Amino acid sequence: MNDAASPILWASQNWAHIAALPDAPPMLQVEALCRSFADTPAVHDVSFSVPKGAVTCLLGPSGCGKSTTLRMIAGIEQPDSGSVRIDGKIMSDATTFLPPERRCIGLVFQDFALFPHLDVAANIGFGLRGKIAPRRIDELLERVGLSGYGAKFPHELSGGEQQRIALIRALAPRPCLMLMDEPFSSLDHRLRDGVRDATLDLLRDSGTTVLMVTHDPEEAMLMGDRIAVMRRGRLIQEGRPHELYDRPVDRGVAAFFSDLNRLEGRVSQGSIATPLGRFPAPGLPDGSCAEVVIRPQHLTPTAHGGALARVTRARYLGRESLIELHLDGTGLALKARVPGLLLPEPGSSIRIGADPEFALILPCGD
Ligand SMILES: Nc1ncnc2c1ncn2[C@@H]1O[C@H](COP(=O)(O)OP(=O)(O)OP(=O)(O)O)[C@@H](O)[C@H]1O
Repeated sequence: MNDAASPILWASQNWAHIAALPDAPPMLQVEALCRSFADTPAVHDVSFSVPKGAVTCLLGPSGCGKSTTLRMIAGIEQPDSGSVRIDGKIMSDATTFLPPERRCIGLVFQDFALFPHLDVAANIGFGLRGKIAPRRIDELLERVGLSGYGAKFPHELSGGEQQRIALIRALAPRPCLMLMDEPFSSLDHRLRDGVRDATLDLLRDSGTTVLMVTHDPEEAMLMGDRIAVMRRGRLIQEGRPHELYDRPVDRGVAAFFSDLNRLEGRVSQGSIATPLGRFPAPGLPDGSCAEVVIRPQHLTPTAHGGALARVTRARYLGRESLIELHLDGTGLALKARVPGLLLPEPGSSIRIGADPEFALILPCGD
């Protein structure tokens, strides 16, 4: 889980330029949380914390246990074991289980769950924790650009407007912790970016601590100060977005954020010889098998050095082009993302290289 335990080794990257964020005390602490359904573990030994005022994204593929974890934190699902603390107070452990309305939380779900028979003001006023003053409702409606919407009913609102109402309903009682489960996934993707930005602004302005479930790595990178990656019921890695992207604990986490090119070789005198040149392999024993992992955006056409490759496919994607290549004499297939102005003809040959600074080095079979 921590950097020291990471089997992925640095080639030569230097992170001194990335300023450390201040470490706030935790608003949420989850310890060894477990939950099985019919003897099948859905969440196993999950521990992490969310600093006060930060947005943490719980990221992972479908069925990995994200929602079950969120529901246990919310008090909607009872854990088999483990503990949940919010603002230092025990919400759930072996002897305590507080209901959602006693946890100082706000909840936003994928379907927004507005009451269809209540108008907007009544929806917002119907908080988890008691009555909300009309002045606060007006203030929040104004904050999200929906002044005067109080008397409308949910069916009169667009998806984006419903999302904003669901958000301010959850924010209205000033929760200690906002729990959001895929809050943007039912929105049209053109609408999503704008709503996401507005939501983030509102959460940041109000200093709210957030735990948000998503299966979308890009969304997690956009929204999260921190990301916790889950796989098959377990927490695999937790950290700042750049730590997960550039120092993944395993190939699975690396692959979650983008396609990967993989080149295998043997370590000799601290480096690995590959068709694209030598890559430093600090810490790996001589003679061992190692893998050089390079993201498509880190393969670059070059005039000298690198290797000769035949273009098998080239697709223009606007700002960039996706090029598929076969490395001459190796049978190796690679993918490169290059600036959109560059669109080589299929069948043509180009030289391709990679800066060792952007390569991840793993022991084979990891
Ligand atoms: N109430 C339940 N009864 C039985 N099995 C359940 C229940 N809730 C969740 N599961 C199972 O637990 C596992 C984890 O489900 P969970 O909904 O937490 O995953 P998820 O990562 O949130 O997935 P998704 O992104 O698809 O919502 C899945 O295999 C799911 O089928």
